[in-house]
Amino acid sequence: MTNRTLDPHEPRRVLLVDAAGKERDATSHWLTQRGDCVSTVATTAEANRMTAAQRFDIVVLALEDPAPEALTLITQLRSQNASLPILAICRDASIAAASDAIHTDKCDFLVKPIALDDLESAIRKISRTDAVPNGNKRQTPKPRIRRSVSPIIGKSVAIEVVHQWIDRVAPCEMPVLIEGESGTGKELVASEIHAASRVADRPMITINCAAVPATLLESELFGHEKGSFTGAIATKRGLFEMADGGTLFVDELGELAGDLQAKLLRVLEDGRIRRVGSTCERQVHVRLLAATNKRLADEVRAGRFREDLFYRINVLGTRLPALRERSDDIGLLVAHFLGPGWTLGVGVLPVLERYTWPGNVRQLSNAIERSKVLSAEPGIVSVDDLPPEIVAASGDQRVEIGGDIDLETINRSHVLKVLQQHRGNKAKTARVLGINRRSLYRLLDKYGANQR
Ligand SMILES: Nc1ncnc2c1ncn2[C@@H]1O[C@H](COP(=O)(O)OP(=O)(O)OP(=O)(O)O)[C@@H](O)[C@H]1O
Repeated sequence: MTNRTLDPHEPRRVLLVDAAGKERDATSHWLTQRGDCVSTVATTAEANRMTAAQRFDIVVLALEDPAPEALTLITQLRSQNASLPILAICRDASIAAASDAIHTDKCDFLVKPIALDDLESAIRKISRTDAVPNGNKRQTPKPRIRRSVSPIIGKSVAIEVVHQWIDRVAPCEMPVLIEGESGTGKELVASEIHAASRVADRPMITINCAAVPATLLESELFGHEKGSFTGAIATKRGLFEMADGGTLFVDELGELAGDLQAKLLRVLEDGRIRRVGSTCERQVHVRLLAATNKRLADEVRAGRFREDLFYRINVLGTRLPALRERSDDIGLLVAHFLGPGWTLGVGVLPVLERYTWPGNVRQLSNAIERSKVLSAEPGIVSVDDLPPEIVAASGDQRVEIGGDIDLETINRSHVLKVLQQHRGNKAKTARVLGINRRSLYRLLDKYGANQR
């Protein structure tokens, strides 16, 4: 395969060939932080397969000593594509010397230990092209055209950061971890990543680890052979096989038992799975997206989640903000959930903005849905229509206890205007204003506008 013309807005696609370990994770993490899209393989054989199947902008190859296969790989890559930049990192300077024969301006060697600055300048040097002077420098990725999934509503800084992160991680092949409280939109974000990924034309298959009994989870994920356990009346493909070539979204990853964590790590390392009851292994190529409402780092500390799996899966991780951390988005979200022809009565938005939303966007969506059903005035949701716990918790004080009415937000002209709009109908006016009828009478008395 030939390498593509580099678009300075596109993340650079890097194939990192390195045995699994902390060094590989660190290099991969560093490249990803720079905005590169990194695919990682452990062996030269896998690297061969990957480069035959996909286009890369550069191969970073960590050579072990002695490294005849690695040198063979360089020669092979060279013969497939003479202009593909290759950076080889080796432990022994003699290997670099021995490789002079294949040394070109598109191939360079670094000898360990290496500083990240050296890595940076070596990558720049060999990946310099006419299309992208001075290397494919990181720039803000251009907005991607997305397939139509439900939109992620919000304009807060926190949501803007999430959008930018999605643009960065979507084109990569690495696993992605999405953390966040329940209802913050983790599944929505996973769908968005898939829709903006290179495998968007393939299905995204979802499994919720908390919803499948632990005894069945292995068979769900990896499949089983007929007769491998009681009830296995036929051979079944697992979700990894079904998602081959596409995306698997593993929700509630924090619920995965220890033995399955080990098996998941194995798939992430080399893409190999084994059906329950089978002796043969199968190779799959699956983009893994995972979500959890736990803090996985805490789970690691508590000994409930494997540290190696956590580091493997969390290279591109993020945590979605809770709704209370972005209450400036509540107005937009409410308008979205209300839909056309509906509006909020006076004083409702501040009540919603003051609430802490432990169930996040899902709770808000349900609250609006309920309020629309219960609304006495078609097209208007007033405070009385909101779930009482939300009104109570937000400290709303509309009741007619002397002096407690929120006169700040209900000013004279507005009250009279609403009354006029409803042709003097006080029941409707009170509902729209989000106050009870006695409070409205008292206001009208005060304004000298009461004509009972
Ligand atoms: N920013 C958003 N814009 C629009 N809708 C949203 C947003 N965030 C969440 N939602 C909606 O809220 C509901 C819950 O979202 P989602 O299922 O993605 O949350 P989650 O974090 O995966 O929840 P859980 O941890 O309980 O599985 C969905 O109906 C989703 O469409």
